[in-house]
Amino acid sequence: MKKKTGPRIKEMHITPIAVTDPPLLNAAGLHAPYALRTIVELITDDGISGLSEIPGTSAIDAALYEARPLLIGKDIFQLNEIRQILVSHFGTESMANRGATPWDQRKLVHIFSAVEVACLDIMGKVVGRPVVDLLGGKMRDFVPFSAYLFYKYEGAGGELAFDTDPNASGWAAARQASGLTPDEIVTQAKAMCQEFGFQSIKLKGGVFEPRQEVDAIFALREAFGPDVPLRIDPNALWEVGTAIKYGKEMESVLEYLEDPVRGQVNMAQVRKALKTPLATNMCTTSFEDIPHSIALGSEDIILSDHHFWGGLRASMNLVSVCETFGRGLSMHSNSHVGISLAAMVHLGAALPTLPYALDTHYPWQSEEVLVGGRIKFENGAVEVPKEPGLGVELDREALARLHKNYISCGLTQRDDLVEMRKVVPDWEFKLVRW
Ligand SMILES: O=C([O-])[C@@H](O)[C@@H](O)[C@H](O)[C@@H](O)C(=O)[O-]
Ligand SMILES: [Mg+2]
Repeated sequence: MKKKTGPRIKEMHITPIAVTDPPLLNAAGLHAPYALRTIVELITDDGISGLSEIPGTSAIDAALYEARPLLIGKDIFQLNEIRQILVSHFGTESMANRGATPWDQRKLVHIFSAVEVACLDIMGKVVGRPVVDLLGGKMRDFVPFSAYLFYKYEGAGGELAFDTDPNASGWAAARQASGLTPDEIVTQAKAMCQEFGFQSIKLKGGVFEPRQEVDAIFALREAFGPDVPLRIDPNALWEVGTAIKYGKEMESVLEYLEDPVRGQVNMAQVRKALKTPLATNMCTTSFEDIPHSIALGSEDIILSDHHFWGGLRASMNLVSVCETFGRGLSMHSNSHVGISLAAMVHLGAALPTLPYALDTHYPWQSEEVLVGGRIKFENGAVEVPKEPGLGVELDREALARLHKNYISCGLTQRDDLVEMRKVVPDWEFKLVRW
C-alpha cells in the first residue's frame, strides 16, 4: 500500500493586526490604545486553511518570516519534526528570555505555538474532528472563564484613546468608564458579570499601593457575597512582607493569590506563610522551571498559556507534571481576539479537571477577525466548538481592516512603560514597588 504523506504546508500568511484596547493599568504601566496580535494562516497543498493567533511584536513577526521557508513543504501531521526544525534554527530559550514584564517575550514558544495550533486546525479539518478530540477528547461542553477587572483610566482605546463614545451603552459604556476607586471597580465588575455571566472575578493589581487594592477586593466581596470566588494579581510587585501581611488579611476571601512576589524563592516563602493557594504565570512559565518549582514549593497553581508553553499539546503535557507534583492547572491570558479564545476553549475542554475558571481579556476587546463576529459567552462560559478543527473561520475583510489599523497606529511592540510615560513622564519600571 502506498504510504500517504501530507497534507503539506504550501503557504504561510503572517498578518499583524491592531485591535482597540482601553487604557488599562498594570504593574508595568499602561496599555496602548491598540493591542497587537499576529494572525498566522497555513494553507496546505490541497487548499486547507489552518489558523492561529499569537501576541504580536515586530521581533516575533520577523522570526515567523524567518521560520517560513523552513516550514514550507512540511507535512502538517509531523509536529515533532517541525518543532525540532524550529529548535535547531532558533535554539532553546532560557527563563531569562521571558523578561521581567507581565508579558512573555520568548520567540520559540510563540512561533511553535502559532504553527502547532494552525496545524491542529488543519488536522481537525482533515479527519473531521474538533481540535479538542486531537488533544484526547472533550471532558466538558462549556469552558468557564472569570471576569478580569482592570484599574483603568477613562477611555475607550483605539482612536478614542482617553475619550469615550457618548452613544455606547451596557458593557460597552462600562468598558470605557474610569475604574480607579473600589466603587468604580465594583461597578466595572457588575457590568462585566451582567454582560458575560462570569461567576468568578480576578482583579489585576500591582497598580496602586496594596491597601487600596485590598480594599477593592473587600468591596467586591461585599458586593458579590461569598459564592463568587475572588483573585488578585499584583504581577510580582509586592515585597515578601507585604504579600504576607495583605495575604493574611485576604485569607478568608481569596480563591487564590496570583504572583504576589517575584521569583520562585520569594513565592515559596509567601506560600509557607499563607493558607491561600498561590498561582503563577510569572515564576513557573516553562518546563525548565519545573524542577525548582517542585524543590522550592513556589506555587499551588500553574496558569498555563499555550502561547508561552509552546502550544496545546505542550500544555496537555503540563497536565501530567501538575498531576504528578500536586499542582493545580488553570489558564493565563493577554489581550486577544477569537482565534486564541477558540484555542483556549479546546484546551480547556480537554483538561481532565477544571477547578478554576480561566482568565480572558476578551471582554476588553471589541473587534474580531472571525466570520460571525464576537464569540458568545453563556453564564461566563464558552461552548466548545463541534465543527472540525478550531471551528472558526477567518473574516478576511475584518483581517484587512485590523491590519490597516496595525500599519496606521505605528506600534510595533507592546511597551506599557513607554505608554505610561506619555501620561506620567517620570514613571519608572520597578521589579518590586511595595
Ligand atoms: O494585560 C495586562 O496588563 C496583564 O498584566 C497581562 O499582561 C498579564 O500577562 C496577565 O494577564 C497576568 O495574569 O499576569
Ligand atoms: Mg498573572
